[in-house]
Amino acid sequence: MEVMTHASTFLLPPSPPSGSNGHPLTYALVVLNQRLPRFAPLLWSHARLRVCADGGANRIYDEMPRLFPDQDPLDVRNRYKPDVIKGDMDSIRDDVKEFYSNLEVKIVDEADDQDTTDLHKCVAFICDNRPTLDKSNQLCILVAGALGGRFDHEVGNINVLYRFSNTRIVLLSDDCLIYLLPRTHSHEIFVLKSVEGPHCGLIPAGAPSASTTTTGLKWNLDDTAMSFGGLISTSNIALEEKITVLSDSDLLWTISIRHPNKKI
Ligand SMILES: Nc1ncnc2c1ncn2[C@@H]1O[C@H](COP(=O)(O)OP(=O)(O)OP(=O)(O)O)[C@@H](O)[C@H]1O
Ligand SMILES: Cc1ncc(C[n+]2csc(CCO)c2C)c(N)n1
Repeated sequence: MEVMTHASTFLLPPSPPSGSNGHPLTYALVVLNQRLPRFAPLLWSHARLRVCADGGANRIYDEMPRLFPDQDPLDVRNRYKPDVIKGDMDSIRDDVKEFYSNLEVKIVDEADDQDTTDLHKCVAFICDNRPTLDKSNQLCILVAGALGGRFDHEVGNINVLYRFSNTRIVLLSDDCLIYLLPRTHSHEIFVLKSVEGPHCGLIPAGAPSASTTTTGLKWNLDDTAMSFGGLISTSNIALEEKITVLSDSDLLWTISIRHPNKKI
């Protein structure tokens, strides 16, 4: 079985290409209609394509200038200009729409589709435009503001991980990140201790697992069954720099993101 490796390098400042990086990723960013995480500018700087999901455009317009209080808000808005705004357009404000259309941002109204979420629409758009991104690199979609807030939205955001299970997608909030570990691969997760951990979890959200085996955790699983209503792994601790996971079921991996001023 092929090994899939994972590392949250998007939480570190961008570094010049070293040549030794085995499988570099090309990042795209989706900004949702939730308070921007404090590291939104960092995610933005990693991304080659920046897409706002409907009211996510209000967040960039309103909140990016607040993250740079010493700078002219107009300069900040011109600098953090999305490539695309997409959704059913029931949340973007008129003034925000006008501001970005004057900057010639592509605005795609899909109000006709009331069966998929704005995040789904944005991820589908990015996947359709994958060929125009770097062809030699694998695509990884970062989603800012995906957790916390309304529970139906949170679950809808998690469902997008399953709907697009062949694409790397990372859901982020200020406090944690989540991605899917497809059962088609064994997984090696490299924990970047300066920015993430130690709290972590492995969740059999889509279907129970009859057998999951891990290494590197405080409470490892050894050919263990997991299911909702039975055992799921929450409040686990990442002990090693490398965590390995092998499962007969798709699992969600989640790990805490460190706050600069907090003890853990
Ligand atoms: N409270 C929230 N919690 C988590 N995610 C949210 C929340 N509010 C919005 N989102 C995310 O931001 C996207 C855009 O939300 P927006 O408020 O612009 O439109 P919406 O009409 O509420 O969402 P949708 O059209 O997808 O049902 C949503 O698709 C969802 O992914
Ligand atoms: C069973 C079912 N439940 C809810 C919706 C409504 N819905 C789902 S996604 C979405 C957002 C569109 O931007 C809306 C309104 C539906 N269509 N089907």
